[in-house]
Amino acid sequence: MDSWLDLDPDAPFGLGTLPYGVVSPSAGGDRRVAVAIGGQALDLAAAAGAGILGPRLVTEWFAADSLNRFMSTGPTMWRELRERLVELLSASRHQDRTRGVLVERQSLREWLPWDVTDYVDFYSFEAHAKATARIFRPSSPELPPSWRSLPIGYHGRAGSVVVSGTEVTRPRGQYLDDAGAVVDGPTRKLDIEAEVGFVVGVGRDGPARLQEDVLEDHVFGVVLVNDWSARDVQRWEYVPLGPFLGKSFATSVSAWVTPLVAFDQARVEGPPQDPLPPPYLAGCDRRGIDLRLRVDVNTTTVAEPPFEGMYWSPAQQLAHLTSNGARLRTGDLYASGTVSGWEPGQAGSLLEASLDGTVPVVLDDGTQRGYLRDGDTVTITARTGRGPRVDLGPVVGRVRPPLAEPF
Ligand SMILES: O=C(O)/C=C/C(=O)CC(=O)CC(=O)O
Ligand SMILES: [Ca+2]
Ligand SMILES: [Mg+2]
Repeated sequence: MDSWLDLDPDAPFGLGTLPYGVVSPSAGGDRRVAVAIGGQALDLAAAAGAGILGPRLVTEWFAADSLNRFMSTGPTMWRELRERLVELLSASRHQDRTRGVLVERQSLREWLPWDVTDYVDFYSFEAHAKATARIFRPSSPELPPSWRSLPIGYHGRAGSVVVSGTEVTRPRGQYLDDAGAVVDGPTRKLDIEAEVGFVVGVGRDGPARLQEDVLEDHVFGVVLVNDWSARDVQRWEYVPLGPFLGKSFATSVSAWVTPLVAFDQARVEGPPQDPLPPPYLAGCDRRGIDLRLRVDVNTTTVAEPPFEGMYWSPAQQLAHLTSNGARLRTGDLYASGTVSGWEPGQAGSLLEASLDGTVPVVLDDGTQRGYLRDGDTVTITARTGRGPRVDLGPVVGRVRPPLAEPF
């Protein structure tokens, strides 16, 4: 389907994506929910107010600081709005009225699109799990004993989630120096993790065990995530309770949430699972999404990790997350785990790509990176690998120098 807008087919975001975000005029003004189309944004608060969305899609959901109210309405309303948007942007009879609520995205400030309630990070890429184990735990087995039995994860810090474009200050922390002495100082191993995040629209109180459409019933949309990590801090603190301050200083997400339904034609069966996990996992939808990620450091593409190889599907992650009765709430975010493939150039972190800094990555300008330098800008984008083009991202972050000594 074509739009009457003159859209560049080689650029995000076409009619197949229609991602939601929260914006305000850069010059000042209220925040509102918008949908991105090409280089423009359709102001949904204005559209609802002007009566172009139809009577069931009410202004209060969109004249808001976050997507949470609209996300909580559920799949029927999500579908109704998306179908209406496609109609408005493709049928030329709607052109005049619709143009009146379009704004150039360049003139807008982008905000964190939803209020993040809880944040979980999984660990579901086998290539990543094995590569990190070889570096962090060289004398242990490559996969923890439970890895093929359940999707391993940890609870992150919801308040540390920031929108794309937010600068990331190099964190301080404790770590061991080369001589094995404990240091408290700015991290020397600032890293990224390229991940795909799932945003919960509809919560639930009980376990999502063996529910057929567990993903479609609860997940509103998909974002890109950069789980910034201070590897020296992480390594010193994580035994036995897992990631703590080495990851809680910032987690960046894209400003645009792409609806889950946009990926219908890019869904793919994940790798075979052996041994078969318990029925509440084995009975879930096993499909992932065929997405190609791209990680740039400044102007150099340093990795193109494939998302389709994820071992545990997003439906299985959701079923596991709620299997003990843990509440799911509107605004919960769960991330896939670092997306890494088996081939060179497919690592979603510098820890893997540079083997903990020992084999630096070379950038276009000839400089080398074991880990990130102050001033570096990291950009992650993704698009579907099959079916119509659907885009995710970007998630962008620039590294700022550490704060001065606190004492
Ligand atoms: O293997 C480890 O000890 C640590 C791994 C991570 O840092 C990864 C983590 O945050 C989970 C993931 O992104 O896959
Ligand atoms: Ca992570
Ligand atoms: Mg929390």
